[in-house]
Amino acid sequence: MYLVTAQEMRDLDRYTIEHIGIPGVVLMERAGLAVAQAITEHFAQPGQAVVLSGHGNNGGDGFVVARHLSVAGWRTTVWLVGSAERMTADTQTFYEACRHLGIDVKTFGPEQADELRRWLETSDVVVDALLGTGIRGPVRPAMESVIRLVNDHARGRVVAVDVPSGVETDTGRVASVAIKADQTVTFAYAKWCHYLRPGAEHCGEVVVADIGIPPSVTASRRPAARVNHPQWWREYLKPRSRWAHKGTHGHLLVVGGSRGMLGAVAMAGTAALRAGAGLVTIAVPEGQHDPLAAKVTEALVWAWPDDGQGRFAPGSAERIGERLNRLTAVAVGPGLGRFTGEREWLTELLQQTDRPMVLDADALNVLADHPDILDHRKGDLILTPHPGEMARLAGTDTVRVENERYRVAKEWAERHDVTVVLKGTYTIIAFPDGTQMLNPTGSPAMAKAGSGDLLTGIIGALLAQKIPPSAAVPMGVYVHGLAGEFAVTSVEHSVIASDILLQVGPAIRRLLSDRVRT
Ligand SMILES: NC(=O)C1=CN([C@@H]2O[C@H](COP(=O)(O)OP(=O)(O)OC[C@H]3O[C@@H](n4cnc5c(N)ncnc54)[C@H](OP(=O)(O)O)[C@@H]3O)[C@@H](O)[C@H]2O)[C@@H](O)CC1
Ligand SMILES: [K+]
Repeated sequence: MYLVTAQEMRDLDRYTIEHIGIPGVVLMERAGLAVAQAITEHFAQPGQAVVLSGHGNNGGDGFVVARHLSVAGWRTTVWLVGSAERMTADTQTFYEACRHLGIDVKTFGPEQADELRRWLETSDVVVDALLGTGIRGPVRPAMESVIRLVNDHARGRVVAVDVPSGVETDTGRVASVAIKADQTVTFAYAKWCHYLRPGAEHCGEVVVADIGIPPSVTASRRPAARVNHPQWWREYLKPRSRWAHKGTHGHLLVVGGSRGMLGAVAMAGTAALRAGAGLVTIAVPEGQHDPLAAKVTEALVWAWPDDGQGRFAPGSAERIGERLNRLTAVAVGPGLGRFTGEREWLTELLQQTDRPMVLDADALNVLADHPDILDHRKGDLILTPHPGEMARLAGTDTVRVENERYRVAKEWAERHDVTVVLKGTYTIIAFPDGTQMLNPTGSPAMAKAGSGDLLTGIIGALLAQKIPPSAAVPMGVYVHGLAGEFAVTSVEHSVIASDILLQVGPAIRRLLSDRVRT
């Protein structure tokens, strides 16, 4: 389950054709056949189909679809929106095959707009094979008018070939107009635009079809991004041993919880226990000790000097090193708040341990104001910002973060040698080596207070169990998202973080049972 850019996909196609010796027409045939199959599987019987083809290879796929639909008994018409002279050789091959079979191929010109509109209004299926990964810049006028006709007049199912025409593959941007599809059938691997807005909203259901790119080719070309899936970390997901005791499952320290924000550390700490940590200690300002201890019964509570106002005192993290080293991972930030001396405080914390550390919430804001703090860390760092926190860290605005999610996270992770978990729909994990993962689990129900604290606790718990960050972080993000899905038992609006917390166990159980089956 890789996630590829247009260039990476071209590279995989080219390598397969030139070095493995599988001709381009074979790939194109399989691509078009997969789209035709997706269509015929959806309908009980053949109907009427309009295929819209450009003169690039995406259009070539369209001619293949037309041939298979026609053979399967569909009344099929192809509209070429482009010029027969400019077709690629493979596209030309399948264009000719359509003509030899007597399939109706019309060439679109502005004067045919009314005729095309009638076809769109009366067809059961519209196949969009105008533009694929080769789009450059805003859609040109002829295609633009066709795309508008489809969006305004198609009554049947709109199936996009590879990507909805008009959507930029790598960014999901729509420069002018783009097809609104009910289904997108893409080839070999998902592309970024299937997950990034606004393009993702144009795709409908996305189906990834195998077209015969050998897995060894992909392995040798190593695309930089993957879709998060248990295949990447399953080896670390193990049933608990009969001989387990609390000491064999790690000890996480959660640091945070200023006055009025104790819920956040409580959530993080409890989520860590639910995610399997053997022991959890929660460090809070002294005055918060009793209320926290009353709130969370299963965690140890460690009181650090207080500033008298319910937050940590400057220097309160100064001499904890010895005890810190008996712990196996640290999570800092839930409910932390901002306080005098926070810069030195966080620096001291980082300096005193080489344990992996998750930084969240106000710990990220301290870091945004004082990035030099990172120079003092000794162990692996995992940052879990939401888009606002990411914007502060990267010195940009939330709009840019939202528009260029993967790029902003990747740049920051690489530059600072940390793992960045940029939260949101399809959370992005950017690793220090420049690779990325996009997480497919989750639910709109998770857009609520407390949800991020759970994630911090879950990742912390997995790190505490000595799972390396490259596996613990995606596993934690996946489990958190799955728990969020499971928590929706009535309606997304009403789910609260505690409901998600209760589903951490069922999510892990699901993954463990899948592990046994596969
Ligand atoms: N062998 C393979 O590689 C395989 C590839 N496969 C398929 O090929 C697709 C990629 O094909 P591709 O690279 O030919 O590009 P494609 O998406 O058809 O677009 C290029 C055409 O669009 C035009 N055009 C560009 N921008 C435009 C604009 N803004 N507005 C209007 N027109 C514009 C441009 O026109 P030109 O500039 O040449 O006049 C050119 O003709 C890929 O998505 C997959 O479906 C599969 O069959 C599997 C095997
Ligand atoms: K398309």
